[in-house]
Amino acid sequence: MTTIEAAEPVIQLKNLSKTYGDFTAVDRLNLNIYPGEIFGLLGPNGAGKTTTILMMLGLTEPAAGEAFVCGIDASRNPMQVKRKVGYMPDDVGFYEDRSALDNLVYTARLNRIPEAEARSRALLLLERVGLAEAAHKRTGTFSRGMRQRLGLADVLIKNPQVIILDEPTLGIDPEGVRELLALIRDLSRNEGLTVLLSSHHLHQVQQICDRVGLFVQGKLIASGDIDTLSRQLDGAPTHRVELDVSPWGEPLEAALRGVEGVTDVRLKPGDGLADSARRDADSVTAVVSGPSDMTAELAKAVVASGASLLGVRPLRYGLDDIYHRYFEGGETRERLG
Ligand SMILES: Nc1ncnc2c1ncn2[C@@H]1O[C@H](COP(=O)(O)OP(=O)(O)OP(=O)(O)O)[C@@H](O)[C@H]1O
Repeated sequence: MTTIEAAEPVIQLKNLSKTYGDFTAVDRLNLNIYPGEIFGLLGPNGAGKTTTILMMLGLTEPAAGEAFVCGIDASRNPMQVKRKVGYMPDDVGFYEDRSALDNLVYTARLNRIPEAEARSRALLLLERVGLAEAAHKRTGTFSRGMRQRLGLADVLIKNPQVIILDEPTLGIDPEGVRELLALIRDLSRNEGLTVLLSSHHLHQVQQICDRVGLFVQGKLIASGDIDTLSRQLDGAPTHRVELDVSPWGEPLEAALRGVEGVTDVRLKPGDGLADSARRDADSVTAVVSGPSDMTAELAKAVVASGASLLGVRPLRYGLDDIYHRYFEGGETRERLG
């Protein structure tokens, strides 16, 4: 058990399920999210991410199971949960003809924050999300990125313990995405906020989340940090090494395959040469995969086989590879069977 898991979970889902008629949108979901964590709920469209979030907020009734947020049963006490949680939907709505400041003060009022405090807090938050100069501009003129940053200020105004962000980066340009993610990370690290972020953008999730849950067809098929995920996924290889070698041939290929732990050896595609032509080329790049770092052993094997080693680049498999393997590789259905 890691230190973080020694704490009580902030979000606790127990066998949580949701059905619409015969269709199961969320299927016996069990998940704990701990204080200060940034957790990424990653899955393709229709996986059940939004439905899960709505159950955590007590906005839709589970068919079975329970969702606890800050120890509160969400379906029994949705109002209490609402006080603790800031929820930012994928399309944040504002009063378009009012200023950013007025919108925030309005939200503060709804949350019973005294008028004088509301204004100073709103100004502080506008500064925090980089919108100080736009404080008096009508939100109807805001870009998508500005709206999302204002959305973040809007969920923070009531000083929540948890923020839940549904596809927060949807439709924002790369620079805006970078800024928003940095801001979310900063909030978590400096203010101890627990963040649940739903997304199908694996690169973004990988950048800021401490842990990730892979959600497919209503089921959580794996969860953990990147290393743990890789291990959970049927021993999927987590390491690969690119070796620039010369000459390429069967003895060298056999030597690489003979190294303990190696699960795959292939030539790097993309140089436009057929395999037969590559054998005669000055050097080729071999990509070797396995469950652990085999760089030193592979280098030794190249030299021992009589070939020349011109370059070595150890690489890690990222969430990208895992995502493609499970969401797009056709293995998901088999696995969920
Ligand atoms: N009110 C509803 N009635 C019937 N089916 C629904 C309802 N709400 C959601 N669904 C279905 O439940 C499944 C999960 O939907 P959900 O919106 O939770 O997915 P999601 O992972 O959030 O997807 P997206 O990334 O597209 O928002 C989908 O197949 C959806 O069509």
